[in-house]
Amino acid sequence: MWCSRTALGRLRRIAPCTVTGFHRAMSTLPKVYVTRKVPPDGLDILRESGQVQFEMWDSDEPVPRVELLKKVKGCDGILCVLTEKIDAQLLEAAGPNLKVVSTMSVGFDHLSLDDLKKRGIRVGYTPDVLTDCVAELTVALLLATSRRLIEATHEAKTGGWGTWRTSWLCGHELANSTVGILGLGRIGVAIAERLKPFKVKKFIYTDVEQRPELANMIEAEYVSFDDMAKQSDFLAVCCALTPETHGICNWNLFSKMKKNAIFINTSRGGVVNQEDLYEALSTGLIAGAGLDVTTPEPLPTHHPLFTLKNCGKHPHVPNLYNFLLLQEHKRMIQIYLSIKKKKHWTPLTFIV
Ligand SMILES: O=C(O)C(=O)CO
Repeated sequence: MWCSRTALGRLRRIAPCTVTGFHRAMSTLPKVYVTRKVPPDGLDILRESGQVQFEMWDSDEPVPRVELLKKVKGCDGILCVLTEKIDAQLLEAAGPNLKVVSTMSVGFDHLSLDDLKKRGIRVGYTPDVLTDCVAELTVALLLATSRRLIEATHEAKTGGWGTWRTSWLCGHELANSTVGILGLGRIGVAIAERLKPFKVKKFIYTDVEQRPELANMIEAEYVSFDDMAKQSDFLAVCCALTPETHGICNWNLFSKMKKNAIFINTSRGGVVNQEDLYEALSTGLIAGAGLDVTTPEPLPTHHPLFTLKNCGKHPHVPNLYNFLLLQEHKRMIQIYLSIKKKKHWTPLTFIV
């Protein structure tokens, strides 16, 4: 059901509400389809704005594609999350009213930017909302993997803990290590800032181009892709998933890495060739991997990666906490602003 509490209130003041009158007034308001249950505060802003009517897929599970294609028909705005593919088919289904798409995510590989651009649809996203959370999670995965915490807990629980042994489950040390960052942005910097107190010797990074401003913040050296592979004791993948980065972490990378190297991916599963990673981990080409993201998600429980002791898997935890709410509220406000005053684009985080 499409709702706007304020519109209903206003209408009641003007004329004791008839269902038809209400519907007529409602039908003039821009429609926003919200593809997933969002925090109640965010919805209140939509409700109380009186400037849009919205409908929400009120579930923690993704809206089925067929339903989504029906629901977006005639919408002015779509607020989506990363499970919804916003592609040519969906834009066609939405029709010519659609003016703005806003995704509650930092990654935007689920949006077909070319198709959105072609249709002049503005796109908002929520960068920055999870920089600290992802950095913390990356450090947690890195330590859990390098210090073999999951394995060690399993051994302790299942009787593997015999006597004290000199190098049993020792893992790998961050002190004096070289940490490589693949794709230096806000998150890469935040990871390095957190790792520095662990006495890392050197930060290196590679990217499509040098990023001196960010690199200076963490005294990171720009190196080629191959040099990053060869030098890193720990490698954190922080790049966006694009056609250029798709499958970039493959045999070519793993075969150049050190035997003691730890590979951590908290960006997108698509940047990794998982067959190659499995091979690299199972043959001892690299020491371990910690993955928050995989292809597909969820990773089927029978996937070979789950059989490996040296591969920590984490179920792409959203990492979107309080700060997200603030950002997301702004995003929703942007939706009405952009729909109402066609020329006024709040320059916060529009992608196209
Ligand atoms: O916002 C994103 O892109 C995420 O991956 C959240 O987990």
